[in-house]
Amino acid sequence: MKITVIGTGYVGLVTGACLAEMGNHVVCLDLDARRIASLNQGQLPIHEPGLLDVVLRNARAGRLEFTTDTDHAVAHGLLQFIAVGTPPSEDGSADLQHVLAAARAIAERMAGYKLIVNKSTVPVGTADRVRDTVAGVLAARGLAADFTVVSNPEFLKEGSAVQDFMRPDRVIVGSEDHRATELMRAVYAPFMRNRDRLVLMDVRSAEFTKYAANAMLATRISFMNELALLAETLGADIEHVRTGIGMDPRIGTHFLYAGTGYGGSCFPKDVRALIKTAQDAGQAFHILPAVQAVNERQKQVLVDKICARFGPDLSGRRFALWGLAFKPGTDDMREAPSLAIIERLLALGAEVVAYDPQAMDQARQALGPRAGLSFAVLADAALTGADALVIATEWKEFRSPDFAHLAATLHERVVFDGRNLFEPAELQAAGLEYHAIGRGTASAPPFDTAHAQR
Ligand SMILES: NC(=O)C1=CN([C@@H]2O[C@H](COP(=O)(O)OP(=O)(O)OC[C@H]3O[C@@H](n4cnc5c(N)ncnc54)[C@H](O)[C@@H]3O)[C@@H](O)[C@H]2O)C=CC1
Ligand SMILES: O=C(O)[C@H]1O[C@H](OP(=O)(O)OP(=O)(O)OC[C@H]2O[C@@H](n3ccc(=O)[nH]c3=O)[C@H](O)[C@@H]2O)[C@H](O)[C@@H](O)[C@@H]1O
Repeated sequence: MKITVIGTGYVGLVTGACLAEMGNHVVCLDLDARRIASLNQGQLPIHEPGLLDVVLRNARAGRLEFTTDTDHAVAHGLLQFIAVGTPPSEDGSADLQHVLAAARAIAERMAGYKLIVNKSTVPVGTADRVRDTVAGVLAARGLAADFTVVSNPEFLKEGSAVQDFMRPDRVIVGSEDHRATELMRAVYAPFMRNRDRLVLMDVRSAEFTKYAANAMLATRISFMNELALLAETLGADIEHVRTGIGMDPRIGTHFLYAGTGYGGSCFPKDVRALIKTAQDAGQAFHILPAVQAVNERQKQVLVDKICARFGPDLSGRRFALWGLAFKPGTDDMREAPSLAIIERLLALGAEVVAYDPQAMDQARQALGPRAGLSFAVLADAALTGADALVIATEWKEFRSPDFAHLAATLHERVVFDGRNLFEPAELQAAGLEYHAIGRGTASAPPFDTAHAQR
């Protein structure tokens, strides 16, 4: 099938590459000329495991093309996927300017039938606005061209985006038109040969499903973070509690990890947008503001522990910080909890030497040049001269450090672990002081490492 994808960010690029992998002819359009130039030179603008191979293979096979030429892109695809950003506006609502601009770009050029597939995360009612926008432009052109707008929200996670797209839990299609539904079924059929996971529903429900999913996941995280705080006060260990509740299939094991709060480009903005949607609909949403408030507080928990240990004035103290990206497997720094941690440590007079396997360039851009902040080229190099180690992101390479070496290197022999990566007894045995999230005193001995592993 001939497919156009508008937007080559995390979602557009993965969508385009994976659709090409299934034999479709895909043209990816972006307005960012630098991004398209680097893609045409075989370089990815983002770090996403496995994506480069898929992009290169399909580009070489002539099934995947990158362009800034909107005429060409719109003429190419029977299906036009919109995968542009929907950042938060001042009032928290999703800013639809890029989505509507993409809709206009299609309408200004289309001649025959187009199926417009909205993949961006957008509030309920956006498909109607896209439809009105396209119809308005076509009317002004004096055309009565045929088109349909469907909703197809994306659920991929950064760091495992290719795998998530290739083997989706479910594909949500909001469509009220038979021809569009059949086209969507045909596009997704190769991704679900063993089990049909395409869930068809009306357009508004599909748009709402995306926000419901992200809000539910954010709620689980804040709930666990709040439990972690209480566990600590009570002398319980949230890691044992997590395992204990996660084995109940009604609860499940995923997204129960206490930490330094959720970040990224989506949970914070989508929670905000859903609160605004509810407000606009005249309904107070009681749970989500609490989810947000807990998350904001959680970003401070690790520095609170540092201040409890070293006092509120951290001048003269140096901290090694491992992990900058908002989660492992990505270079994305959008709303990363590490930003809040670094800002506060610097404000309290501390020196921070940070290391991340992928996100250091992005972090430099996000933070700008700052007195007291530097970056180390290796995790080990960040430790030199540090009083303590702070862990903000659970990259795999941080999971098995040489504890004896840490104890010999860190002046104060203290580890502040915002991701609960270790068994406290192991650090204690190496002579390290260990502060984690919600782990109280009931930490040793480890009960069942198979379940305690993430
Ligand atoms: N990042 C993620 O993991 C996920 C994001 N989403 C949603 O997908 C949407 C896209 O997100 P990302 O890929 O992260 O965005 P992004 O910000 O990484 O990329 C968006 C791209 O669209 C381009 N663009 C903007 N307007 C354009 C136009 N009119 N024509 C052509 N290109 C245009 C930009 O230059 C940029 O390269 C958002 O609504 C987001 O909420 C959904 C699931 C996962
Ligand atoms: O709409 C989106 O953009 C995407 O948002 C999230 O994906 P993503 O933001 O890439 O990453 P997650 O793995 O969900 O992590 C989000 C944040 O929650 C934190 N988190 C996650 C899980 C957990 O148990 N605890 C926890 O603190 C992570 O550290 C990270 O900061 C959703 O998981 C995707 O399904 C969705 O498509």
